[in-house]
Amino acid sequence: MDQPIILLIVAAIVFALVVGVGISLRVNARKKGLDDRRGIDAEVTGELSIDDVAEAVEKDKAEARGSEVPTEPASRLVRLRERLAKSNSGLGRGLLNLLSRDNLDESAWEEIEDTLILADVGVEPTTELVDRLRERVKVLGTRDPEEVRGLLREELIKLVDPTMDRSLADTGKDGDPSVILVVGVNGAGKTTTVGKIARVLVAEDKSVLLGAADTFRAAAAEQLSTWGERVGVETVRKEEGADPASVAYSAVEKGQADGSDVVLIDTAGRLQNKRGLMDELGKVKRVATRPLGEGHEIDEVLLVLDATTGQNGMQQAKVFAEAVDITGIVLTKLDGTAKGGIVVAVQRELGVPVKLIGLGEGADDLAPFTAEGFVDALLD
Ligand SMILES: Nc1nc2c(ncn2[C@@H]2O[C@H](COP(=O)(O)OP(=O)(O)OP(=O)(O)O)[C@@H](O)[C@H]2O)c(=O)[nH]1
Repeated sequence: MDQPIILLIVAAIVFALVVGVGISLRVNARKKGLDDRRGIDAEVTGELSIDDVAEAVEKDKAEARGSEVPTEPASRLVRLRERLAKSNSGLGRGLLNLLSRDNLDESAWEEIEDTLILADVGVEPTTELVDRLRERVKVLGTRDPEEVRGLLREELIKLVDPTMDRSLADTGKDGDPSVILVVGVNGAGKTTTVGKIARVLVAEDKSVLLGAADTFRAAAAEQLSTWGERVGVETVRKEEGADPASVAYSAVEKGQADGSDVVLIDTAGRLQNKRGLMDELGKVKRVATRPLGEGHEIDEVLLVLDATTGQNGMQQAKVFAEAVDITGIVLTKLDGTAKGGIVVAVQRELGVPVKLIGLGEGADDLAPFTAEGFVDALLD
């Protein structure tokens, strides 16, 4: 072979080797780079579960809305139940002690009656409960503490009525928003309750709009807007003194246009006279659902009642019930009273269920009401 040809072949082999080694070095370097980056990413992110990602997305969503993230419902309920047990355990424990006495004579039964009346259970339900307890204790004969507790629990649950439908009308019909009107005297906790309900609904991924139909005081609309901002929902409001019905109308109109799930309307609760209250609430109720067309009535009218006001509160409740058809009761400030018996009295008086209870001033201090949960907290 000619020398130049041999040289050419050698040069080609050397070139091929150099290119091959070069490519392999680059590929390795890239692979190493990627591995290093992956290592750093893994260090930064740690092990991310689906839940972590969901939580992060929720936080981002809430931050984008400029609002706070509600606490998890399960932990909230435990905390609220503890608070209810704390303020009302005297009632349950008092009854248990009395019923466990060796000698359950007439004076003991009278004491049981007094305990129930003092806790605002009301005369008629008290008499019913005591009659039933007397009957069952007689049948039972000997009484060990567990039996007494079980018996009292059963009878109290019956009294509170576990069969009532306590669900909130938070789903509208035919794609329209559900319209919830919130009524009650000033100071009962209406605005706070509207804010708390909005927070619960937002946490359930529902879209909510607030209507500030308490136009009597500018501060009321301001307070409602502040609650709205906290949970990232809009508030429809008008100037002080505007017609409350027109605010309700505008809120529902906007709710429908926006495709909101729920429109929550806060109202004024001045009890200047019954006629005035009836006229005002009646008009708000009639006009609010007009944007939704014929046949769409208000989905829910919630009466907010301060549990600490006792018989006075019951009188107010009756006036509101006459002014507008109430569909559910929110009993607020149960954390500040040992008179939890008002739950029974108000349900009896108005014939509508307690649906929610307020157990503090905090944003998450609102709990769905259940007969079993309530009675268990009393007996804790
Ligand atoms: N302890 C306690 N306080 C509550 C509860 N609910 C509301 N409050 C307080 O009660 C006070 C009155 O509440 P509001 O929501 O302003 O009452 P309102 O009925 O809207 O009254 P107006 O704004 O005057 O129309 C506030 O200080 C609330 O923080 C509750 O469940 N427990």
